[in-house]
Amino acid sequence: MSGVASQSLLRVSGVGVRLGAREVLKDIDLEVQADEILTIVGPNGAGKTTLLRIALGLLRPDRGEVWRCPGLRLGYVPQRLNLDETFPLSVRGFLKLAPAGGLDPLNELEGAGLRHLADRPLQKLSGGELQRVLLVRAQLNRPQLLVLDEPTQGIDVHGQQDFYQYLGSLRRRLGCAILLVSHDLHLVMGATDRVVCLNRHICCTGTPEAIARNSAFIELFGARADSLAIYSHDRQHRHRQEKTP
Ligand SMILES: Nc1ncnc2c1ncn2[C@@H]1O[C@H](COP(=O)(O)OP(=O)(O)OP(=O)(O)O)[C@@H](O)[C@H]1O
Repeated sequence: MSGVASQSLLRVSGVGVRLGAREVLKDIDLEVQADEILTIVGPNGAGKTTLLRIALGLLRPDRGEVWRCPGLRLGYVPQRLNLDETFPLSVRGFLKLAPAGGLDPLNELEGAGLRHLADRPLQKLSGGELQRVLLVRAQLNRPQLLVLDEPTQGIDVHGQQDFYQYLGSLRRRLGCAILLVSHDLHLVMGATDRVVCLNRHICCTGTPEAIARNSAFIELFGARADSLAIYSHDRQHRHRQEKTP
């Protein structure tokens, strides 16, 4: 692992995973740089969650290596949270269970516009509310790398747009990198720096503009990818106009 750039937070090299009889991931190389937003896209069962779990150190790969910057502070919003229906826990109580890291849970809840949920039982939150509370919790230790697994599930379409805009401000406020899994191809393309297209192996990786035109991506996502190529074209034009004084 020589030559690791000082800006690198995480590096996955030559990783392979079998779960049961299935080869879930093969020959995966992935690097996350400080301050970048990196999005993993891919079909159901492509191994996206498995790759996040390996990056986080929750699952050991059968082959390859995972390097994390020593002392790296991580925040994680999982795809699912199994809540015990019989164990009463308020949002406030849940946030207080998070590892201490300098940020005040109620201040952060307030900052996210969720103060009204503080005394609600966690089990009674809607899917979208729960996702937003989980995101608040993941920020409390001032993570250098925030890992989000399908963070907009349960959030309505307008909320999803707001969420992807919010990611940029979150990155600036925390000074962190963000690694996320998303199925919202259109929305995420405007918010991410790089995209990794995964289908058990890495099919392609690059900027949103490059990915939208990549043949492997188009093959994987079909018509959805075609419309993205048009979107990406528009987006590039908008950027050029924005730079013109
Ligand atoms: N513990 C396990 N034992 C056996 N197979 C597993 C296990 N966990 C996951 N798998 C399988 O590994 C494959 C990859 O699962 P993973 O959850 O990483 O996919 P994903 O890309 O996140 O999918 P989705 O978009 O549906 O959430 C799937 O086929 C899944 O059924």
